[in-house]
Order: sequence, then C-alpha cells, then structure tokens
Amino acid sequence: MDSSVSSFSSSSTSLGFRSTDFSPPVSDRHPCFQDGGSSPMDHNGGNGRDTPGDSVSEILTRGDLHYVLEDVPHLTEYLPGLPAHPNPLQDNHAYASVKQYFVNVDDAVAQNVVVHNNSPRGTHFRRAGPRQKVFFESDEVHACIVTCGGLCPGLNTVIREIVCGLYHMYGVHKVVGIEGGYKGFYARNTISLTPKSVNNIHKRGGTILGTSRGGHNTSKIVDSIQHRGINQVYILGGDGTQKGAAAIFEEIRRRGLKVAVAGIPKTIDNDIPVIDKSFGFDTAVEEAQRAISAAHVESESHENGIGLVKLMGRNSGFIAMYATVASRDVDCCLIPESPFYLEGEGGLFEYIEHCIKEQGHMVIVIAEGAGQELMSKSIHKLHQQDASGNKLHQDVGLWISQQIKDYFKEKRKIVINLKYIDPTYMIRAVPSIASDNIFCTLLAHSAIHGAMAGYTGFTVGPVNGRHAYIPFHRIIERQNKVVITDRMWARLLSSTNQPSFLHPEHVSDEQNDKNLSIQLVSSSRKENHVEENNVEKLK
Ligand SMILES: Nc1ncnc2c1ncn2[C@@H]1O[C@H](COP(=O)(O)OP(=O)(O)O)[C@@H](O)[C@H]1O
Ligand SMILES: O=P(O)(O)OC[C@H]1O[C@](O)(COP(=O)(O)O)[C@@H](O)[C@@H]1O
Ligand SMILES: [Mg+2]
Repeated sequence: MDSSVSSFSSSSTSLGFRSTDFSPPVSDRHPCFQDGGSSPMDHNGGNGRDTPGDSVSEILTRGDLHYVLEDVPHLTEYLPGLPAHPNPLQDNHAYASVKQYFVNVDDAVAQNVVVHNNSPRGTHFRRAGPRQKVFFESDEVHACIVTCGGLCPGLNTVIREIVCGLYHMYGVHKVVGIEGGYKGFYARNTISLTPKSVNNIHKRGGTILGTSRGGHNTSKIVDSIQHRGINQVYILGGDGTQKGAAAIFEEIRRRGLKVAVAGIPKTIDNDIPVIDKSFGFDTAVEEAQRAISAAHVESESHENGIGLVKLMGRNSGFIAMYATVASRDVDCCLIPESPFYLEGEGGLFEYIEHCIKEQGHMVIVIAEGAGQELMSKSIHKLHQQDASGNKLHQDVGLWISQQIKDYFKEKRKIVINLKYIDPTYMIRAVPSIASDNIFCTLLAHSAIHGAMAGYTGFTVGPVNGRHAYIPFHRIIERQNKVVITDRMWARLLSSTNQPSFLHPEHVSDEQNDKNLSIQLVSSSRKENHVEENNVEKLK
C-alpha cells in the first residue's frame, strides 16, 4: 500500500467536538457501499454524531497506534434521510474500465509520511476521489462557481475542469458562474457555463468570472444560493476566501439546506497550510525567472550593476525563495520571515559592497512583505487595509532602491547602477503552465467527486502527493510560512551566500537555539562548506 494512504481498520475511541465510532468496519456500513442506495444512515454509520445544527469545527476519530482522522462533514449529518444513488461513473465509457476506480470509503491520507519505528500513525485526512454512491442525481444538480481574492494562474483551468468534469463524468448540465467574487452572489446576475463556453479559457490568464475583495455578506450569499436553487457551490480562493466559505457552509447547515460547499485553494503566495502547494505557484515561479534573468543581464552589463526584483508574497516568501533557488543568479533574497537590517557588520549594505567588489554586479530578490518593519521606521504611514481586511504594504522595492542608492552615493562615494524591476502583477496574470493545468484538473475533479458524494465544508488539496478533503478549520487556522530553520532556506543561503542578517543584539536567549543553526550555516558558507550535522539542525 502507498505509505501516504491508509485504511482505517480498527475500533476507535471517539474524541473531539463530534465523534465517530468506526466499529464495526466502516466499509460495511457506509451508504456509499450499500446496494440499496437509499439508506437513512449518516455517512459514518449514524452513530455518535452530535445533533444537526450544532456549531462544529472538528470531526475527529481516533484509532489504533494514535491514528487520527480529521474528517469533513457530510450532508447526511444534518439531512439524515438523504438517499444515495449509484455513481453514474460506473457506466461512463472512459472510466468504466478503470480497475478499482472508486476509492475505499475509509481511505485516508497521512499528514506525516516520515515515520520511525513505533512512531504514532498521526493525523490523516479523508482521501479524495469518486465514491460508489453519490448523494445527488445528475439532473438534480445546480452548481455554481465563484472566484475570489487576487488573481492566480490556473483559475480559468479550474473553472473549465469543474464545468467539463461535472458534465462529462456526472452528466450535470446546470452550472453557473457567479461574477465578481462573493458580492456577485447578491449584486450580479449569473452566467451559464457549458463545456462549449469554457472550452478555451484555460489558455487565458485571470478569471472569466471576475474576482473581488471584500463584500462577503454570509446571509445575503446564502439567500442567493437558496433562491437560485443552487445545491453545489465551488469556491476558488485563498485563505480569506476559505474563511468566507466556512461561514457559508455553517449558514447552509444551520438552514438545513441540501447544498454541498467545496473550497479549492488559490493563492500564488502558497500561504495555505496543510496542502503541499497551491495551483499557479509553479507558473508564478516560472514567470519570475524572466524578471530575474532580466535583472541579471542588466546588472552584468553595467559597472557596479545591481538588479533588484520585487516579487509577490504578502506574508510568506515562497515565490521569492523558490524563484531564487531555481535561478541561481540571485545573490540575495529577502523575505518577510527573515528580518534583515541595512547598516553595520553583517548588514545588507556591507554585503552589497562585498558583492560588487568581488563580482562587479549583483541581483537582489525581495518579497513585497519583506522589510516592512524597517520601512515603517523611516516612513511614517497610516496602517491601511484592502477591502478584505488584508494589510496593505508599502512598496518595499522602491524604498530599498532609494536606500541603497543614497547609502552608496552619500556614505561610500561609490557609483552604483541600480535597475528596479517590479513584475508583481505579471507573474500572476499569465496563463498557467502545463503542470499547473494538470494540477488544476485534478483539484477540480477531486472537488466534484467530493460534492457529488455528499461531502461538504471541505477544501481539496494534495497532502504528500495525494488529494484529500481537508476541513475548513485546518485551512484557515494559520498561514503557511517559510520556515527559516528548514533545509530549503538553508539551500537558499548556501546558493546565494548571503548573510543570515542575525544582528547579535537581536538574538535573544530564547531564540539562541533556533538561530544557532542559521548562524552555523552562515559562517560555514565562508568556508564554502556546510557540515551535514548543521544542516540537520535546520529541519
Ligand atoms: N474572515 C472572513 N470571513 C468571511 N469572509 C472573508 C473573511 N476574510 C476574507 N473574506 C472574504 O473572502 C474574499 C477573498 O478574501 P481575500 O483575503 O481578499 O483573498 P484570498 O481569499 O485570496 O486570501 C473577500 O470577498 C473577503 O470579503
Ligand atoms: O493588489 P491586489 O489585487 O490586492 O493583490 C495583491 C496581493 O495579492 C497576492 O498576490 C495574493 O494574495 P491573495 O492570495 O490574498 O489573493 C499578494 O501577494 C498580494 O499582496
Ligand atoms: Mg490571502
């Protein structure tokens, strides 16, 4: 068996806000495995669940060897009489021949696949994929798709694949697009989406539906869903959007509606936790290479040339980090997770001077959220937010360009040639690359299979390479950040040779241990050699 997918096979103790007893074996009891298809049982056997309507955020099941399943809700929890039907996929000419096409009902994806002898089995998520039984008949489905937040390469691909997947796999013909993000539910008309109308949209950047920030009014949105007779809601968006999706799901459940809510995580910042990666991220990193290459060419062609590239990354520096490691033309990468300082020993200016003296040029990549604290010390600006409540950053690229120019002109009397490239919107407005298109297709299909099978209140995404249904609360409880004590940041430090920017006076006793590993790498880089045992500490 694949180490990242396991099947639950023991009796269990129920814990958490709601609980599930999986004994006897789930596969005997789950409606998806029942022939009649109209059992009133709930999706885990009608046992141990709280009464419908309770505010629930966690569904935990525990098993042998500390197995934990963090499950997602199912429509039958609050609609216990809901009939199940055979999955029409079994008669689909393309899929009928696939051996074991339907996933086992108790298949789960392990969050942690690195194990030791006797280590606990740990947290698992329900494996995504088609089930033998569905809880919607094809002609009953009225699906809608909405895209929210910032743009991201691949949005149109996901839209296309939801429409085509519903149509071709499940015979669903009623799919509408909500225009302009969440507010479109109550302020705009819907547009009909058919395989024909979406056929070529994956070749375009952006979203054919439009997007927006702000405007999330839960009751107006659910009123609109109810009045339009929509029963499957596919929501594409980042952390803010998934919070909104969670609120919509809770309200739908409170009203007792037969409506499945499926989230598809979208953000080029890659700041969504649990999942391996968000779609469009690879495209953004690829596109960023063009800007970095241009910066490199410019910097190499001028005396004391400095190419400075600003990349997106509000709170997380993944794009900057991956673009840097991929390119190898970058001498310094600055991200929000790794504070830096400008002047003095070990500071940015000293390193820039070292680079231009040694190489004659250098390339700096800076994430938009980096250095914000430094900047606010020198520029006094009111705290501003966008319509969704996200903090609006000041332009760190412009600011740091000016700081570098001023320092070398006034304090070092060195003429430098700095070219600032800001491709931030270019890297997210492009169409997705082929690998992201495949990723988007799988995400769309996983979401469709989950909704058709009656699951709701979930976000779909890859966990250790396997698609899983993840409860909303796990997605929205925190943001994914670059861990500067992990190996990837060490790879970056070793590739750029940049300093760690750990100013001695900023290293508190409490942080000493954490920072030690970074300092070790920083000093060992001078010998062009990173000891394996130090790298181990970076994990
Ligand atoms: N805590 C929240 N509760 C409900 N809706 C939210 C919340 N945060 C953001 N939203 C809504 O989600 C949408 C997108 O959020 P935003 O933060 O702009 O982008 P992203 O989803 O990409 O992070 C907006 O319409 C916003 O109103
Ligand atoms: O100018 P906009 O459209 O608000 O977008 C800017 C933001 O969008 C992002 O690219 C992605 O953010 P979201 O995932 O929240 O959409 C951020 O890196 C950036 O700060
Ligand atoms: Mg966001």
